Amino acid sequence: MWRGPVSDIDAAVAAARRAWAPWAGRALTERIEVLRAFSNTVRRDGDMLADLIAREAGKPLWEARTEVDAVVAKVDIAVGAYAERTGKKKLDAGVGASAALRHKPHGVMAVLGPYNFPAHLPNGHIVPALLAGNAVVFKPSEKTPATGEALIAALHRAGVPEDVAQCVIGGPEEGRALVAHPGIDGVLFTGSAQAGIAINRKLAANPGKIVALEMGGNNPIVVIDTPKLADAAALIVQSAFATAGQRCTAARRLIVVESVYDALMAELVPLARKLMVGHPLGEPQPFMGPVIDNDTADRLMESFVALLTAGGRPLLHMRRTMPDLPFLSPGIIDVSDVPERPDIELFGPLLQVIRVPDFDSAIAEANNTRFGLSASLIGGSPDDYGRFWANIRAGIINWNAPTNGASSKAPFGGIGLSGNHRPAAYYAADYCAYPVASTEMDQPRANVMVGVRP
Ligand SMILES: NC(=O)c1ccc[n+]([C@@H]2O[C@H](COP(=O)([O-])OP(=O)(O)OC[C@H]3O[C@@H](n4cnc5c(N)ncnc54)[C@H](O)[C@@H]3O)[C@@H](O)[C@H]2O)c1
Ligand SMILES: O=CCC[C@H](NC(=O)CCC(=O)O)C(=O)O
Repeated sequence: MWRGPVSDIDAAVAAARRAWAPWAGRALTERIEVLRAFSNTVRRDGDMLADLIAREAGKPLWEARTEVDAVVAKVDIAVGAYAERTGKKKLDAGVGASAALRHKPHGVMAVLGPYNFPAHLPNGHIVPALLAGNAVVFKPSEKTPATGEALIAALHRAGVPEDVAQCVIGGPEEGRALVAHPGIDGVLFTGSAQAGIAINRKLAANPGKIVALEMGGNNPIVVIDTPKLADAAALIVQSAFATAGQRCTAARRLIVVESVYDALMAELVPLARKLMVGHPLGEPQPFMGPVIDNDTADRLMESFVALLTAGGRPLLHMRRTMPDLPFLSPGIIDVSDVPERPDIELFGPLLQVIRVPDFDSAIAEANNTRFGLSASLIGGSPDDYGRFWANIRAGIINWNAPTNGASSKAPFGGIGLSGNHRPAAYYAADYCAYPVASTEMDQPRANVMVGVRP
């Protein structure tokens, strides 16, 4: 039975503390059955959830439907990952002994979610956490609370006990209170590097609490020689402008070798100009909706102007397409002559272009960031890709594919300011349970001891 938002964090954590052990004590098969029922519930009510995501997060309905599909698919993937990466294994312990590796849940996990995938990304923490036997207290983004509540309501309808999965509503202040609460055993966070660093700092004196940080990126897409420039342009547009650029894996920096620069821009700029920006529920469906709110749109416009002022050359002006509403058209700016390019994540439809003389400079420029989430190479030979892969510092490295659209069947995370080496998606199983090694005999049997007088 859904009882609405819990605004009292102390009460939510106390209820979760009482609830997690009985949940962990259930057979794994029972937890799997309940989570499969959740997946079926979301599939059945998918249109409603997609409509809610589209209205609340502003992504077009076609895209919100793909987010719902990812929520549905997560359960089977998590069940497979739990068995493969955690679960139970017998170990070789020699004659007459047996040894086992098993995993236990941590207890109560705080889950903090972002607004850009308000269902799929928190769900990517919540499902593996519940499967492993944890209780979760989930605080969705203050910008997408209704989607967060809907996700938890679907878990309850499927049979997850109310106190095992709870939703608390609030912003950073409530997030900080949850992180600092002595009753939680871990924090599973998806959001900005700034907030992730604050959480890490807060828990630095508590090494016993598990902290998984999935943060942003300043992701490069590098183009070297390719005869397929129209396809390259399409991959760049998808990387930079899908979800109005509000993806952690979005390409922020297009790094282009001199030899293909003019021909590539001749494909890319007209294609980006043709992208439809419009109401998420509008017909025909737009390529992209608004950014999340007016403040965000204002800040992105300010960043665009700041880059222009610093020496950037506009290839496609980013514009507010409707006064007082946060619709932005895609912007492309050549920042090759900007002396000190800021290494920050501009979380919107703004692509910075950097012209370089050759492939070595392209690799150096791609690595010229404190982040390390995703990177793509477009064009080149298998040997070029081998060099790219070997030299690029990022958790996702692709060839002739977008920087975004990562698979839930692979680990998902980055290095540097992008994460803390606890990747999510398939590897979420790892941070939702801890290993326990046991040597086990059916009765006490002393070992032969050296150095004991007869
Ligand atoms: N790596 C990934 O998997 C991934 C996925 C999606 C989004 N992101 C990143 O998320 C950001 C966009 O989302 P956002 O703006 O909602 O992020 P955000 O960091 O502003 O907020 C994320 C969540 O943390 C809470 N929060 C904020 N400050 C906090 C603090 N000091 N302590 C505790 N909780 C706090 C917020 O209320 C929200 O629930 C981008 O930087 C994007 O790259 C990363
Ligand atoms: O905004 C950040 C994530 C976007 C998305 N990544 C995933 O969906 C990872 C897979 C998972 O977590 O299951 C992307 O790369 O577009």
